[in-house]
Amino acid sequence: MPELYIGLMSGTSLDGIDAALVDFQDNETHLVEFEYLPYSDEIQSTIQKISKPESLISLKEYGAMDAQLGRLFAKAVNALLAKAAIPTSSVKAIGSHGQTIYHAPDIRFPFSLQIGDPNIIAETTGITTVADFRRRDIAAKGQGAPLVPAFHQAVFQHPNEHRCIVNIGGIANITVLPRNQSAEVIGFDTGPGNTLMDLWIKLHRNLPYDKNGAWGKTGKIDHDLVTLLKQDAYFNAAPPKSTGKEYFSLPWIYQYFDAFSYKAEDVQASLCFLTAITICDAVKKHAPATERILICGGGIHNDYLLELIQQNIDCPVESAERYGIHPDHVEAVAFAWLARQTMNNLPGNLKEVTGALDSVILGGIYQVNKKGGSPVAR
Ligand SMILES: Nc1ncnc2c1ncn2[C@@H]1O[C@H](COP(=O)(O)OP(=O)(O)OP(=O)(O)O)[C@@H](O)[C@H]1O
Ligand SMILES: CC(=O)N[C@H]1[C@@H]2OC[C@@H](O2)[C@@H](O)[C@@H]1O[C@H](C)C(=O)O
Repeated sequence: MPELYIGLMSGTSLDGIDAALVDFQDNETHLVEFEYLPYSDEIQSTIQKISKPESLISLKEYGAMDAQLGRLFAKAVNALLAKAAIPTSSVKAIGSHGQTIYHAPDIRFPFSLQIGDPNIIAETTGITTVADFRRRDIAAKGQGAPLVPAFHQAVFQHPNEHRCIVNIGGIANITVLPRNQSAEVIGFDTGPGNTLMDLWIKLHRNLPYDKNGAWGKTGKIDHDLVTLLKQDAYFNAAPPKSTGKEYFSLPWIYQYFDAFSYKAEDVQASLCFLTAITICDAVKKHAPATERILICGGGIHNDYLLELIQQNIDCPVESAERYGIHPDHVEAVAFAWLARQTMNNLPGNLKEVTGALDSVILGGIYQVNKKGGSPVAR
């Protein structure tokens, strides 16, 4: 019998909502349908405004965005179900990551904040919703991120091949999967994924990203500049570690060099190289035995970035698609999987990855009373 879950992911790139309908029958992971709902320019700029470290937005604006995103997530679910022609009642639960607006795992009172009210998702869709995955791990003294390594382990680990999964979203993170299934999994955020490149091309060409890396490729990499940027303490810190766009931002670039005294395309090429080399250095340092790298996340579409990664690593670098899941779908499928873990009373974090004291059951469950009447939230 099918065992259907929905995963909702809206990542740090702020491009929109990924919704995946996944069947876990017989413990397999099978993507049934996928839907993407882009954010409007208005939503994008409000989220950007709320997420700024120095943001002084009103509580009213914050609360309204939480509610508006809850509705948008529900809309994505309903569009997904209509596309798949599957009734609501067939879906066991939704796993909603929410929109990260601030991630601060290393301050005195650590927190990670994702918004998009799950009460609204449950009420509007009529499907039990699991949300707020990161804060339980932080409560257990973990980083709250990355959470996807447990899923990577479940679907990509191979007994005859030491693999490393590299997700290149706004931020990049790796999961090291040794052949030995009982060996410890390593995983952490390596630093910027597409975020610095996206910010730079937005500033100079008013484009959301450098399509296929074409603009960056016209520039010349400044290796001295990359060496300078690589000295940032984040790259040299030992895991567990996680980061966000609050840290890797335009001010981060400006603190290191006078960016406007360089040719804009040379800076783009250098930021692309920085992204590639910090990923490769992380793999070489923490997973020297890696035999194959599988790439997921939007960075797969940046040909120049992929070229630079392949040039700086000895093993084959391939798309996750050849190994079962399209790179653009991996994170949404992972949140369907994490919701299933929670619904089955199983932990979702890998404590060796996040640094939590224990494996914990992640998220809050917003239940729906299937017999009708009001859903019960807890
Ligand atoms: N054709 C393309 N060429 C170059 N880059 C692309 C292309 N398509 C997508 N991207 C990059 O992928 C990004 C989106 O990636 P993705 O959806 O994996 O990020 P995310 O899930 O929002 O981030 P995170 O994993 O950090 O939460 C875009 O912002 C862009 O930089
Ligand atoms: C706080 C937050 O939203 N972190 C994201 C971000 O995007 C990539 C990287 O930084 C990763 O740590 C995480 O996302 C994935 C889904 C994770 O938790 O594994």
